[in-house]
Amino acid sequence: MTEAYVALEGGHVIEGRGRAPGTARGELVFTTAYTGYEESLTDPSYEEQVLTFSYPLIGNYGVREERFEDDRVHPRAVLAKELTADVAEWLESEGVPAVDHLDTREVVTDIRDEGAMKCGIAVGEDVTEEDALEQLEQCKAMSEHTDIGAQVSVDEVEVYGEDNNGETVALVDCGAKDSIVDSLLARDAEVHVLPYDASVADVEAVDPDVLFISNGPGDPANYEQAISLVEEFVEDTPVAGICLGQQIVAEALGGTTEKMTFGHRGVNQPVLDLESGQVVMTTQNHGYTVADPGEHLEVTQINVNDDTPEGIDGIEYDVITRQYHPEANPGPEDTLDFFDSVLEMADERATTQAVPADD
Ligand SMILES: NC(=O)CC[C@H](N)C(=O)O
Repeated sequence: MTEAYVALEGGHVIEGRGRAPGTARGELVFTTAYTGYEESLTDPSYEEQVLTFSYPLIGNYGVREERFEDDRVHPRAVLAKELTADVAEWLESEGVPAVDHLDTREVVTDIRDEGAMKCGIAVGEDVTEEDALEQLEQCKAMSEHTDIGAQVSVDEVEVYGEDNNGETVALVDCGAKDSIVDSLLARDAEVHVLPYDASVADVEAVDPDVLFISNGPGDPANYEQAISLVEEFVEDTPVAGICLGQQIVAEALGGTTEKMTFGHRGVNQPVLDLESGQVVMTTQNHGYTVADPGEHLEVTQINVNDDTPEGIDGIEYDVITRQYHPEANPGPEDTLDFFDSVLEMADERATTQAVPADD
């Protein structure tokens, strides 16, 4: 049988069954999602992380490309109690090491107690504990991946929905999930996907009705260019953001972000809307949070479990952001109306700013 070792920060090594060979290192996190493994594994926000599934059986409805959120698997390695052959073969074909038959309850408890941590993985015929420990030794902290956007963003501008009649969106791609673009296109928007380090001139060339900052991996403080775009455009252009996007908007407008102990990853995170009193179920994947929104932003939605900000509005600016994933892939679909709100905000601004025609 293929050997498999997982070395946790601090040096504790766990043994499992190898399902896809290779060595890897990354920040060890867990998701409680019991469905949507294809969406999670192709979510660019998992770049440089090792994903543990706390749900015990992963892969029981196969692997289908139409459910992918990007064209490759992003976690550096995958841990589960039991992976089906479909998923194990997919991960092997992607060169992503996978381990099962390990006690994921132990792994999750460690992460919950100690926080997201560095780890090293070695899977193969002749690998040893030492190989996993060597990977651990080389593992960087997430905040040290200072240019992580380059690993997940488009290289050049991509335009979708050119025949659509709706608002023009400049989507800054810090690792955007495909279903964010799809959600905008489904509402008749023209979407210009810009590199994560797009310049002011790149955005001006689009002349967007809304500047939209996507989700993405790593520490929001490292996305300096996207932060400066928000600072530059917020007075004249509506701004929206999802997940990393919310964090970048807060960083840009005088707020602060901080790393959480182990974050929120799952598909049933409850969120309270402070104005309506309504609770919705949400999909989440983040390890950072807005600590202080600053004086230009107000928190409109909070996580029911720990009160962290889940929705933010601008006080004097047209800004609306979400910490969770309103595009709902995988579901639940309680929060799709976020995209309607963003496009309404863009439309209102476009209408009020329209220059009246000369008589
Ligand atoms: N899904 C995301 O956009 C994640 C944002 C950020 N990388 C975090 O972990 O908090």
